[in-house]
Amino acid sequence: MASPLELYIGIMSGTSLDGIDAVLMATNGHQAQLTASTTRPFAKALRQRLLDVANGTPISAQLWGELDAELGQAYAEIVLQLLQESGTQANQVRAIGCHGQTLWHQPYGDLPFSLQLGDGNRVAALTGIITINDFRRKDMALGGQGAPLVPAFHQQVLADTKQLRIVVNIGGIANITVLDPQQPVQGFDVGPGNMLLDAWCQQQWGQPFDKGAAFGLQGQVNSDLLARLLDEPWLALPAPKSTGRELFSPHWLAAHLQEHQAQCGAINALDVQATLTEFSASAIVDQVTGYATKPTTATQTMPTGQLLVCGGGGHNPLLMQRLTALLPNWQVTTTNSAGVDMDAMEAMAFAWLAHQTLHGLPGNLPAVTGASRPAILGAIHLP
Ligand SMILES: Nc1ncnc2c1ncn2[C@@H]1O[C@H](COP(=O)(O)OP(=O)(O)OP(=O)(O)O)[C@@H](O)[C@H]1O
Ligand SMILES: CC(=O)N[C@H]1[C@@H]2OC[C@@H](O2)[C@@H](O)[C@@H]1O[C@H](C)C(=O)O
Repeated sequence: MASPLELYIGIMSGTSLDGIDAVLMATNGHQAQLTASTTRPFAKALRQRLLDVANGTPISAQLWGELDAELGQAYAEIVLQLLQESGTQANQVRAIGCHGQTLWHQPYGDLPFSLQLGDGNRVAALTGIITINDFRRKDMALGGQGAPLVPAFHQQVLADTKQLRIVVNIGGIANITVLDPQQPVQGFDVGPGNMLLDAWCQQQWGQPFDKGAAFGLQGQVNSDLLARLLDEPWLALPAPKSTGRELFSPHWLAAHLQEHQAQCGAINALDVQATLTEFSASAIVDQVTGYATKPTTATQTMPTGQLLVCGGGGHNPLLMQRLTALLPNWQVTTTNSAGVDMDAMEAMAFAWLAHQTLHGLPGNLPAVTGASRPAILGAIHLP
């Protein structure tokens, strides 16, 4: 008999730094029913501080502590908002799984670490609900990348017994989960999702992102610049692999633009936006095509598999158009069509991870992260 469903809250604020998503979800570890969700943008000043730090501006211990407290406060406030909007009492919720805000992710080198801020003590104390955070560092202590963590949840809610499904989350960074009925689950980061698109849009037009691809759709892809971007060595590394703003930063983009301009002349801003969109799509497609047999005849119409998109990039029409065009034998759609809300997916994954931890179950997949064993993840804060 299936275990009863329990209520959990999941909180995600991702590498796009657009704000906080929170969900209320009923789960027994195998089923996941979304009950309510809410979202809040970061206050402008807080977003700018986070962006500066994540882009490498040195930070004092004082500012560090203040950011930790301010984020903890913001996470607690969104929980209270979610409880109120959904008419739920705190004592009905078993636990909160709170990702925190990634400020630095360094999975390679002698001292790998991943830093997420947002004081869990504060969240637990202000909401009265057990709060679990710091999900990545146990996996890293075991030699893993600490990311991506969502593949285990994708497996629970989206695996199909018959067909190959690849889930692609297009947030600031894009990551994929390969759900092949014949193979163990695979997953890894594939490159920048929206991060460079957002940075360029902000820099050129003062807009935080290219809404509806309004700018990208007016540009032409520049093949020289695209080839330079795709030449990034990290893209060719084998899994396990993960990345972040530390690599795909505005500095990284500026360096590539400079090289391009020195050799090929100036490029207009709309063409850069279109090229960055093509870059994000191509980095995803390069990985996806590796997992499927190519069609044997030109007339073959059966989809090779389903590409299920979630995360904010699924709302970018140019990105979706390019994924569809570059994967002609695939059924390209969003996770909504498979019954999981594309905007709630990551927060749902952290609600699920909280369930795993509270039940003493592992949250990581060693085949994905490279950790030496499955592990119970996270730090538990009692109210
Ligand atoms: N209507 C839209 N048109 C174009 N792009 C959009 C639209 N809506 C959202 N986006 C893109 O999605 C981004 C937000 O995505 P998401 O919320 O999945 O990011 P995230 O939570 O930071 O994810 P991750 O943790 O996976 O990096 C925005 O910054 C923007 O680039
Ligand atoms: C360090 C960090 O915050 N990584 C995020 C980021 O955003 C997408 C991709 O890079 C993924 O590796 C991860 O998030 C999701 C939730 C994950 O761990 O699966």
